[in-house]
Amino acid sequence: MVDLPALLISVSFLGDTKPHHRRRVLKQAINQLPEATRSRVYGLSRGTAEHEVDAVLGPNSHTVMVGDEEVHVGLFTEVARINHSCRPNAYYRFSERRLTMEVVAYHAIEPGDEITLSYVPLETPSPVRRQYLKSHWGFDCTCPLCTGPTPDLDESEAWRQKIKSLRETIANARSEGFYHDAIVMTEEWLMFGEWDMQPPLMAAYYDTLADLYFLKGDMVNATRHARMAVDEWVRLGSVDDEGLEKARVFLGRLLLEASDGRHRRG
Ligand SMILES: C[S@@+](CC[C@H](N)C(=O)[O-])C[C@H]1O[C@@H](n2cnc3c(N)ncnc32)[C@H](O)[C@@H]1O
Repeated sequence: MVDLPALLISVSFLGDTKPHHRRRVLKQAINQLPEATRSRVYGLSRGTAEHEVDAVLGPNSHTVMVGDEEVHVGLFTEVARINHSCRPNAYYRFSERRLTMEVVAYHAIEPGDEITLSYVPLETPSPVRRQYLKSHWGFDCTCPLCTGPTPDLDESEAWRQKIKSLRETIANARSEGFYHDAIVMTEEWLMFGEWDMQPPLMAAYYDTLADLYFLKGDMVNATRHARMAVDEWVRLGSVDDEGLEKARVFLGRLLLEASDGRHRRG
């Protein structure tokens, strides 16, 4: 699913402008939208905020980067209809080149199943998650995981911790030169991911393995995984995906090194 922004507002405008002026400008911007978009925007009004603009933007907007680390607040009226779940079946990403918000499924979603996103990074522990959802989004989470049996939540928390520490250990092993151990743990990371929620993005998984095999000096496996990473990023399909760009550059470098090696030997 791809959604266009109804509004894209620079955070410096929001921070530097007096509240009454900010609300007036934003209301003007909303009122100038085409009628169908305008009514979708006003239809998003939630909560008890005194001012209509705040009731629309507060619980519905997303932070996105435009330009060099320029923080913006975007209002995407379709994405704004998607609820949070602590065990989501999709994630979102912003395409700066197209100025669109894309919702991508982690795995096949059955007809009739609700599409859900996580409004917080997946590894965030439960108390921090709840606190963030309350303070930033103004709600107490009632997703199936939070309202389901306690052992399920406990198991999920253990999973999050395990993945977090596994990632940290992989990074440490890499920086200390234990590439083989890092490769074994990366494979474990994939197994854990599949066990609980959704696998880590396969593209990121292949990227990690390509990098580790390269550092280990195993060019065959490095190139094989770098190719798989590029294919996966392409399959995930974003024109300005940083991951795709990086994976292509890395594969190019590996191919160049392989061909230099052949020339030197020949
Ligand atoms: C971006 S909107 C999501 C769509 C909204 N439910 C709708 O019908 O348009 C965010 C609001 O949805 C509600 N919401 C989303 N996820 C929730 C969850 N897991 N538990 C409770 N409320 C949730 C909260 O009221 C929150 O402020």
